Amino acid sequence: MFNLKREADNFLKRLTFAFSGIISAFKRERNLHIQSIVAIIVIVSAILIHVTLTDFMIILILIGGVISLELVNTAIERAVDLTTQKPHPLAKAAKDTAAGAVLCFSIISVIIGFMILYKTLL
Ligand SMILES: Nc1ncnc2c1ncn2[C@@H]1O[C@H](COP(=O)(O)OP(=O)(O)OP(=O)(O)O)[C@@H](O)[C@H]1O
Repeated sequence: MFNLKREADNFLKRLTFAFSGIISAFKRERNLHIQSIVAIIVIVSAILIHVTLTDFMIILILIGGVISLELVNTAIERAVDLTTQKPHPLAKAAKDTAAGAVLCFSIISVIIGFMILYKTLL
């Protein structure tokens, strides 16, 4: 039977697990530090040059996308390391493909960022 209190407790528990995953990744991953600093610089710059609300939302989506993908990349790296510490072509392929996903989204984000900058300052 549906129990609202139990569901709310479970939801809060899952939220705590998710936050602890984010904190643990931030403690370990230097890339996440760099991406967060870049994100703060981009957000402050976007406010200073008065981008439109729509452009600001696009910037937030792109920042969220890069950081989320980096978290997934970290999860894959850890899962691979848990499976094997020995060199294996599949371990390398899994890690490099996950890193490639972050790179792919980051390149697209930089291109869109420059398009927004160009459009705003023109
Ligand atoms: N078990 C493995 N077998 C083969 N290649 C691996 C293995 N583990 C890592 N590599 C490769 O070595 C390189 C560095 O891997 P590493 O796990 O140190 O990743 P990283 O991107 O430096 O991440 P981090 O420093 O956050 O752990 C990558 O190209 C990766 O694919």
